Amino acid sequence: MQRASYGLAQVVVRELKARRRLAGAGVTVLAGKGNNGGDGLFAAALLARRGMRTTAILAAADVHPEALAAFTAAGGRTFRLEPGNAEELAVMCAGADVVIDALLGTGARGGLRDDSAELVASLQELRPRLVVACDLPSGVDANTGEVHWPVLDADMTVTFGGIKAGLMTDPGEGCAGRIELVPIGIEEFLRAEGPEVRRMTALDLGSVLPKPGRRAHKYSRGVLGVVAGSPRFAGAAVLSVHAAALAGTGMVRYVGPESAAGLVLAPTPEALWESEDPGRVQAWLLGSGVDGEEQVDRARTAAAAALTADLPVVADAGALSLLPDRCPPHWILTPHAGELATLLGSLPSTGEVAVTRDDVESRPLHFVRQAARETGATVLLKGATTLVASPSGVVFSQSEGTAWMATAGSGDVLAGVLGALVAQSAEAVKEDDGAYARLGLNPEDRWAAVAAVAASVHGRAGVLASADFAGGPLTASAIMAAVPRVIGSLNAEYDRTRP
Ligand SMILES: NC(=O)C1=CN([C@@H]2O[C@H](COP(=O)(O)OP(=O)(O)OC[C@H]3O[C@@H](n4cnc5c(N)ncnc54)[C@H](O)[C@@H]3O)[C@@H](O)[C@H]2O)[C@@H](O)CC1
Ligand SMILES: Nc1ncnc2c1ncn2[C@@H]1O[C@H](COP(=O)(O)OP(=O)(O)O)[C@@H](O)[C@H]1O
Ligand SMILES: [K+]
Repeated sequence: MQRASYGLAQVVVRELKARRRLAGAGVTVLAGKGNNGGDGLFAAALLARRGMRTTAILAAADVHPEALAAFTAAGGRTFRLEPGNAEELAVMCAGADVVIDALLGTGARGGLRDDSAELVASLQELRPRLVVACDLPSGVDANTGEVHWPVLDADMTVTFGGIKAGLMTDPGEGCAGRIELVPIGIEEFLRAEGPEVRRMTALDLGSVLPKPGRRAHKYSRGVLGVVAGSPRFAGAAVLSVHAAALAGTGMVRYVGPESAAGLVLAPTPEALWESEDPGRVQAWLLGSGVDGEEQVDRARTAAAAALTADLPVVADAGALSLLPDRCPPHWILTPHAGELATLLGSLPSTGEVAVTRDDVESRPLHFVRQAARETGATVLLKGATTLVASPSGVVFSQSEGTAWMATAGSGDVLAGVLGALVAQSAEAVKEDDGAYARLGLNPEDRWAAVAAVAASVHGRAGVLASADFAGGPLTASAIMAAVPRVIGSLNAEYDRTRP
């Protein structure tokens, strides 16, 4: 507890310093009855000793006794939260330079209740200058990321020992702000246990991203067959094919109507066009913008051919209704929340119970796992945080992107990037001593890592592209154009720092 509260106090000092509000700063801690409240009070005691004006709102009659004693001994003021005074206390808290949310921690069952709920709801409306959550925002489930409202959105969360799964999964991650990890000596133990939810780092990405060797030729680098677009959604084909070409695949073979092919080939003359059979490919991307009988038939034919030849498939949008009864793990589905709800509704096990988009958005970790388990496929669920689940339950979470990426066509770009990576990685994934094996994953879980790489590259491309416009808005085309730079810089960073 001492290491946790010392780490929390240090971060608060640093943040106040950065905002030039350190001298005589007002600090308010909201303290619940468990250890989380204890951490908050011990941290506030340290801040009081540094000369800050510290106030604690005690949300329970029996808060951590030693922490409370330390806090009052350091000169902190206390107020008790009681029926009827929540709003008044909220107004007082909102004037502080920083509010530390230490109401509930990892031991909480359910969310804030009664007066605490009222206090937090009022504070959420008043928006204090800076909110720092102790370990996790109170009301967020540490294991699932599910949220019991109301929650006080944090500007940053100082979390102890390890980044909880609930901080890497929406909606919890969306309440946590920037996450800062404070080591408390249990890290080795957590590593040995194996993480519940993983995140690929820049170095992980650099280690697995495909790089052509000197003897490479276009066929050895992976050929991607693409059935995308339709007369109605021609742009999806244009974007996914061009994104696949930019993400480094050896060749893209586009299969579709001549009208769409004309549009596809204009910005991507590198692609080849076939109206029906594209010849040999290493992987398929099916479904982005696929609509209408003719193009759906092409996607269905390609899906059947892929299944027979045991080739990897990225199944997006229109292909999500063309899945076999049981997919292999090298079929990667890329639904957004609405599409995942529809997909789950079509499965025999859930057929009777309607799953809505809201359900998926409230419990994405639960539903992405369920979809992977029941389809047998690897499932990538798109969103501000993108989750990827393997059928055995390994989950990756990537959230490198920016909200500017919530724009039409952004998902088609992701599909193209993923298709390109799958076509290039099909061999590397199988190797016993290759880069994917070194991530410590079983062969069937490695496709989830490939998908996580694509999500990360896509997110990073969005951030890089937006930076080109001083942090301004994005088009899908702008995200796509930044993909080679992201891959280039990840490779360069890996070469610079690898062991
Ligand atoms: N190894 C560890 O576990 C460490 C834990 N630490 C801190 O300890 C916290 C976990 O401590 P606790 O297990 O005491 O958990 P909490 O601080 O979440 O408190 C749980 C207590 O609150 C009550 N409670 C549960 N749900 C409630 C609800 N919805 N509304 C009101 N009261 C509720 C319970 O009866 C219990 O007494 C972490 O978040 C972290 O801050 C740190 O000190 C570092 C080490
Ligand atoms: N708020 C957000 N923050 C970051 N990325 C987002 C956000 N919303 C959506 N995205 C990303 O943008 C893409 C949207 O894909 P999708 O919903 O399929 O759109 P479209 O079909 O129009 O291309 C996904 O990769 C998703 O992860
Ligand atoms: K908390």
